[in-house]
Amino acid sequence: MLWLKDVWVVDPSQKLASAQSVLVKEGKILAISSSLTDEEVQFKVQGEAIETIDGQGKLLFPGLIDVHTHLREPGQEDKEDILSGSRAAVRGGFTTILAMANTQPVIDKRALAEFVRLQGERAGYAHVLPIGTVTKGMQGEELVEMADMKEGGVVAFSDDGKNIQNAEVMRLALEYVKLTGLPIISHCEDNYLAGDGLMRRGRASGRMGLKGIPASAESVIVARDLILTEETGGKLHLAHISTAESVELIRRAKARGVNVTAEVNPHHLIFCDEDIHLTDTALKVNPPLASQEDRAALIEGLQDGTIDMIATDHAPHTQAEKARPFAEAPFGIASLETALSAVYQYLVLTGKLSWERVIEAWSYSPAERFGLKGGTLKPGTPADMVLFDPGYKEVIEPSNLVSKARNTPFLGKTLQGFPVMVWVEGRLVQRNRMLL
Ligand SMILES: NC(=O)N[C@@H](CC(=O)O)C(=O)O
Ligand SMILES: [Zn+2]
Repeated sequence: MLWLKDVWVVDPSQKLASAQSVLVKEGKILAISSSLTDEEVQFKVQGEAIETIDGQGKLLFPGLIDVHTHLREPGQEDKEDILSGSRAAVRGGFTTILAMANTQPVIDKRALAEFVRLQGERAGYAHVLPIGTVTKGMQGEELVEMADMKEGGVVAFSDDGKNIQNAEVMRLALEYVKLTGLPIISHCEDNYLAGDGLMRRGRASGRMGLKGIPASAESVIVARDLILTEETGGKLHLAHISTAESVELIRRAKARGVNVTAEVNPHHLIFCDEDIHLTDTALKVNPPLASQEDRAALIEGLQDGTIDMIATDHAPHTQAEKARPFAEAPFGIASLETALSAVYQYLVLTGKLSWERVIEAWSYSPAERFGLKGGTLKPGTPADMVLFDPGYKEVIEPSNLVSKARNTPFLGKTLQGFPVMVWVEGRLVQRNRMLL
């Protein structure tokens, strides 16, 4: 039995943002109340031993659910694997992560999905839920056996990392996915418009002389997928939305009742193309960082609910790969361990986003959309929870990262505000920043 006393609970699923006492028993939330007395607790536990934690000055919220993480297993374990990635997750405040399917081989069969799920269970940190590809071999041509893969545990389908260029294949995918009730996650990028661009086309790319990717490379596919979703009645989730134009398209589609949700990555909320330097590949990411105006539109879209979720797009790469010249280094930012702190520091502390909205967009909304457990601290639900210390400071350096990857723009910097205790189904997996 665990008793968290006088902690500031942020739980948008219950419209809570206030001081509470929380009782946890046998892996589940037993009670949550602003007025639990010692006598009442004694009565509830009936002689059982109680571990009491003083939560004063800290926040408690449902464990975050990240719908976009690249764990690289099977096949590229030098970048990350399911154990290292799920350890990084609980250090960063995530109790559930969805593993992207662009591994080697790609997750296009039931047995491969089962492998990812079992490796996650074996690791025993965050819940690891597999995403299956939409097409066989992620070749964008032939659909996978969706119903069979759902049996194997996939919670969504995505060819993320690549866009499905053939609109008829995308239309069929949205049609067939209805039989499973699961969403298709779209990586919106027109290959011809994107070409071999390296960053967003605009003032900054012009100044640096780097080949640009126009904003339209994203938005023409956003528009296409919204039209196909409306036509088929399928279920669509848009990954890493990065431009003002995409936000406006989604806003209009939602007003018409299209079954769509969208996510934004912390790096698109915090950085913009002006922050990129040729000598540092840490901010080379796909979709590329956009303009300041785009960033403002993304924050506004997240605030008003046009964008439903925050997701990391944790994309680990080796140091050797990221040490290559800007033009040759792979796209991607590793962010599981820094994302929440960065969002807290750059967006919550500066008044751009409220804690309530951040937690809703990173726990409750993903749980609702993907039909997952968690995202709430309602009595009776699994105790996936995070105790967050807003004053805790940490230098981001290799010696304290548990991810295998170092490709973060925060390396060498100090961030403030970190999870100091994390529970998965009532089991403490991280205490004082150390994994258990
Ligand atoms: N975001 C990235 O820059 N890279 C991702 C792919 C993706 O999410 O599209 C990766 O797998 O490395
Ligand atoms: Zn992608």
